[in-house]
Amino acid sequence: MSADARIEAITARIVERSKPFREPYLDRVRAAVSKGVHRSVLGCGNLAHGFAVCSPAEKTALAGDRVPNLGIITSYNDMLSAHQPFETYPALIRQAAHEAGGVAQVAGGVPAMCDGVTQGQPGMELSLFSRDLIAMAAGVGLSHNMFDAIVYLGVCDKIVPGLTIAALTFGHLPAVFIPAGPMTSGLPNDEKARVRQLFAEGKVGRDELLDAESKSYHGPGTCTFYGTANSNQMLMEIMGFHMPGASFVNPGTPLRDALTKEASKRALAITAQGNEFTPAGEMIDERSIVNGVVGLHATGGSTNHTMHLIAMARAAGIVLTWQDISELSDIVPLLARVYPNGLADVNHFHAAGGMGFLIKELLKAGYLHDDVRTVYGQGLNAYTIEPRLGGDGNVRREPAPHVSHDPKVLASTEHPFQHTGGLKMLSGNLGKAVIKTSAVKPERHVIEAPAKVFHDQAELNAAFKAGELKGDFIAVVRFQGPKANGMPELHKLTTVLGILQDRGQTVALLTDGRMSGASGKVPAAIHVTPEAIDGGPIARIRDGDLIRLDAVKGTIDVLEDAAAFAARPPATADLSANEFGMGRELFASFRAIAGPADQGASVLFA
Ligand SMILES: O=C(O)[C@H](O)[C@@H](O)[C@H](O)[C@H](O)COP(=O)(O)O
Ligand code: SF4
Repeated sequence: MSADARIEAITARIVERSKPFREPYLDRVRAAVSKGVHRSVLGCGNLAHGFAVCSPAEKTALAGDRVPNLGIITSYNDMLSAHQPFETYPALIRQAAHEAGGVAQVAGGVPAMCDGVTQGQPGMELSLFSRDLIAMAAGVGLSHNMFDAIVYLGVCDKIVPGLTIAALTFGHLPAVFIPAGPMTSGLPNDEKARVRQLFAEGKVGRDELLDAESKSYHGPGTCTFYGTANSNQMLMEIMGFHMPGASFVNPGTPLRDALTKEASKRALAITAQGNEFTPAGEMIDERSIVNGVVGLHATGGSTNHTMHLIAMARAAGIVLTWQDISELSDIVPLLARVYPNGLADVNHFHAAGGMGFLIKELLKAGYLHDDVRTVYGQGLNAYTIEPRLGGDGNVRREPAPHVSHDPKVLASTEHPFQHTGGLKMLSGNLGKAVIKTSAVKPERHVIEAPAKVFHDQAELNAAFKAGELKGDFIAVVRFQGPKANGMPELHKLTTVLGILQDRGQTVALLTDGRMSGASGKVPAAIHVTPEAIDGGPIARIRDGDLIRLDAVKGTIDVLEDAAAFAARPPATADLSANEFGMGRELFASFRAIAGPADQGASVLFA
């Protein structure tokens, strides 16, 4: 079934716009594919180093070019609860490869930052740049050129985008993404947020706050809110990089292990040595990317993907723009209510029918391209399933339910939660911006209020503690863009602005920085481009200026005299404290060359 004519038209526009990049990219992929089994070009010395630690049987196998070798790129560390389960995955993958008559080797590791650990801390200023660093680090592992397919072990915010950029850069190789699954449900996310607000108001102490936080984030697996990490899982499934049903099965379960082994065997089955060769750079095309954007809108996914998905697409020569994302938002309905877009968590989403039901609904209504390639084969219809553990210990798949098991969490396209998607683009005399409307009450979609200007989130929090944030206002937090200080998430502002909003004040945020995918209830126009340090009009805003944020019309404007505003000298900021400490001195070159947010805020693509 073809997609809705409007979606087909947007896809065709992306295809046309991408040609100057996509055609040379595909030429490079096909040239690399034409070289056959890549390790056959290695000299004996290279090969001997490459399989020095393998068993004699594996050495014999790898000395030839018939037995496929599976590379593993892992982002294991103990800092991310979502990545800690990967510690044991390589052994499981090697066993699966052996059972499938192949070999598996860890090609390399990549760094992984937990944005929860660095939220509000100096380390957060490395977070966005770590995405491109992860792509580069994966490239180092893959450059050993020993492999016929790759499995990528990653879940969280910048890691899956970085690994996807690497997988598409090495697009001549098949790529299967293997997740570890969500943490089991703990203290509900809205209760955690309530205790945070009580702490910020001095109504509970640090012990009570730490107790609540620890009951929310309590074990292995991805945090259960629908932030960037879980948006990544949705994307990997709807774009065909996951095995069907892999996204939201909890870690440490037999089904999780069965999915990991199955993914490893599937990766070995889609190499050039087999008869279902599926190089990632051919598998992912403009339709796959549009399917990803559709999934983002239908689930109220993370605002960070208005940058990451653009950078991911660009790695395959596909040029995606905010305008494409915005127009798709006007077409695609919101079908999921998962925190911060609701009270449920991803475990409830999965139990309600999860990705299988979501994809079935979107395909049925023509919002997705079905005629796409995936690691599982041809067509997205294969993903309209629910995963189960078979009696033999393998994965069994049942058709996804025709009706949501919980319509309050997962809606049908006939009765969506919103008739438009969760992400809206804004433009006006302050530049361009992004807003996540799915988590903001409709009565707060249009805000007109005077500006209160800050150059740092700590300044705003200090003003709150001093009782200075009275009345209605739009907080302008600037010099937070990629070139200024690495574009940190300003998610700590959610608590304070949420308190003021709950007290009845009309508040909003306008920033060239970004928010967490877990941010939500306060209207926030983020990713303002051009950023303040790049001469953006945001640098000319002064306290008291009237600003209008209109998420219905898609506008962001300062309502001051245009000539007088343009004549103002732009403000400057002392960013010397952001150049050193916690490794920031290592990323000066990244700040210098980072591209604008509306082009993915990347250091990799001109
Ligand atoms: O984009 C995201 O989803 C966030 O980066 C998320 O991964 C981050 O960890 C939040 O900070 C978690 O929320 P709390 O900080 O509220 O725990
Ligand atoms: S979802 Fe965020 S807080 Fe949770 S493990 Fe991943 S990066 Fe850390």
